[in-house]
Amino acid sequence: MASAAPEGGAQSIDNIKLESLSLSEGIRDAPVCIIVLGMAGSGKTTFTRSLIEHAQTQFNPYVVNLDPACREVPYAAHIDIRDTVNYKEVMKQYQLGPNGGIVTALNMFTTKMPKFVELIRRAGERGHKWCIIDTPGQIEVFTWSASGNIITEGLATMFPTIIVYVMDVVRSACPTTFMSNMLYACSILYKTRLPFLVALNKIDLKDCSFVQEWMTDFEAYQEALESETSFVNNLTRTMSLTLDTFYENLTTCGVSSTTGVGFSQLLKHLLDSVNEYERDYKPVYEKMRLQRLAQEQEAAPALDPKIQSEGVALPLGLDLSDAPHNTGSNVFLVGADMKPEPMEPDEQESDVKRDTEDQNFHRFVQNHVTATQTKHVKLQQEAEKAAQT
Ligand SMILES: Nc1nc2c(ncn2[C@@H]2O[C@H](COP(=O)(O)OP(=O)(O)OP(=O)(O)O)[C@@H](O)[C@H]2O)c(=O)[nH]1
Repeated sequence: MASAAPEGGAQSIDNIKLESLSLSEGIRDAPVCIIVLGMAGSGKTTFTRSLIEHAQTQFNPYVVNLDPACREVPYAAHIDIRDTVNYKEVMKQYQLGPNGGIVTALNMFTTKMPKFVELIRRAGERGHKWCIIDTPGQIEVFTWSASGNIITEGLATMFPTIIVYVMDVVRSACPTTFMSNMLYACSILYKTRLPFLVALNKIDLKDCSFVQEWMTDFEAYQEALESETSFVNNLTRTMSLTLDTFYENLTTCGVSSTTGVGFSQLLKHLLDSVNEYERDYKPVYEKMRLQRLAQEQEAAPALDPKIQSEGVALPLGLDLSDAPHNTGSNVFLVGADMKPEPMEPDEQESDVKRDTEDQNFHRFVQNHVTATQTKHVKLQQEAEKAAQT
């Protein structure tokens, strides 16, 4: 799906200087960045669409898609990573598989971080009160990669930032899957040090009260575990003992991203989370920001003339210039402006002789589409069955 055109401003995005990020100004009030995370298939994209709809009137959300591998998104994104980095080309040129391709595409996008942040800042000035960020299907690609870290920290030092962890209640009915989800959530909470909201998704298919019970009643969870006979039970039992404190700091909210049930409650929780950021987290990020500023000032730009004569100093880190256009690389699409460029249609592709990587990628996408369709049919059948009983 083609993205919405970036909203124009008097100043071209090309003219942005690092100083214009205005780290020295401190954390702004808007937009509030909401990073949507969750395991593959938990419903992040559907949740993002529903959240946009529910927040539209009040918060006019600015929308970002950071999943380079998704086929299409069911919402209009103001910034779409697919318009900046050509994921297929990344896989081809670096001979990577799908996951390696996603990580590398995300790393490349992160080199545009100053522009990304600047676009969000300007969106805030134009009246977008929220910025909703959808992330890649494979959660670890975002949460445990350098780029995921840079994006999260970069945003949190500039804007109030909140994590929404989408959890599939249907799959979490299995106590061990529930525990895996909780361990993921716990690690992200402690890693990011940001307000954390768990959206218990798909409550149109299954009531989420059992999750809330397992979180508050240790005995109830142990009882549920009795029915499981796998070896992993022992580990799960031990882990559940240690997660008590974590549960205490966790806010949960049942939602259905397809029917919209629970979203008004979720908006209230999000507003509470913004207050929580202001109260508890902002001082921490403020301190980090000041440290970074001090480090930047200390890092003297003037090099020893002796060292200079022995080589050429290259700028490291966040670079504002794009990859040269004459290198023959089309990994970066239209990086400078982040302008949308439609993907090649499949029909044209079939005429092109594909190399092995392309074929693998095509197979991967086909499998993914088929799996999603099968899942969709199954969920529909389950919903119909539930409605009949
Ligand atoms: N019944 C029901 N189905 C849902 C709900 N939310 C998502 N789904 C379905 O769950 C499947 C996965 O949803 P997605 O939004 O693609 O999930 P995702 O986490 O973005 O998926 P990946 O990015 O591929 O990992 C789709 O078939 C959705 O229609 C919900 O609240 N209720």
